Amino acid sequence: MTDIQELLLSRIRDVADYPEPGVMFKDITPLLADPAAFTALTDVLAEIAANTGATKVVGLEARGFILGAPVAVRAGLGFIPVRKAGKLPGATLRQAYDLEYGSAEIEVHAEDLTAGDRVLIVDDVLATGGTAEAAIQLIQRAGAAVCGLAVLMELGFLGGRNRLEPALDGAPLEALLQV
Ligand SMILES: O=P(O)(O)OC[C@H]1O[C@H](OP(=O)(O)OP(=O)(O)O)[C@H](O)[C@@H]1O
Ligand SMILES: Nc1ncnc2[nH]cnc12
Repeated sequence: MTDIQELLLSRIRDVADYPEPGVMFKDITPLLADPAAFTALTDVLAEIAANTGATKVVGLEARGFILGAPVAVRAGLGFIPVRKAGKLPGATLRQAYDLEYGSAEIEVHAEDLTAGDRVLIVDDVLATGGTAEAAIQLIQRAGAAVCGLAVLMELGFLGGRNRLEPALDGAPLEALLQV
C-alpha cells in the first residue's frame, strides 16, 4: 500500500450497523476534514481524469459531488451533477435503477453532455454498482462516452466491478482503496 493509500484509509471511519443492521458504513467525513488527505485524494483523481482524456467530470449525488467538484476544478474540466430525480429544473434524462430494497431514479440535465464528451464518473464508494451502472446508462443515452469510473473505495465483496464490466466496455474502473 502506498503512503497516499495509507493516509486515505486512515481517514475513513467504519460505522457498524449504519444505516441498518449488518451494514458497515464507510464514513468519509474525517477524510474531508483533513486538508492533506482531501488534497491528496483530489490530486490523484485529477490525474486519473487527465490520464483517461476526460472532457467532463460527472459526480453522483451526494458524496460524489463533494469529491468530484474539486477534481473537475483541479483538472480544468467542467463538473456535471447527476442528481436524484426531481432536483434539476431543466430538461433532463432520467434513469431508473434497483436498490437492495426497492428502486430509485437519477437525472442529468440533457444539455450538459454532448456527443464527443468523454466523461469521468467520480464517486466515493462502489458497492453493488447499481448507482454507477445507471449513471453510465444516462451518460451514454446523452450521446457522451464514459472514459472511466473513479471511486475512493470499492467494496469488492458486493460484486460491483463484475456488474459494471459490460457497461464500461473497456473503460477503466479505478478504485484507490479495496475492501
Ligand atoms: O454501488 P451502489 O450499491 O449503488 O452504492 C454506492 C452508492 O451509494 C452511496 O450513495 P447514496 O445513494 O447512499 O447517496 P448519498 O451519497 O447521498 O449518501 C454512495 O455514495 C454511492 O453513490
Ligand atoms: N457500506 C457503505 N458505506 C458507505 N457508502 C455506501 N454506499 C453503499 N454502501 C455503502
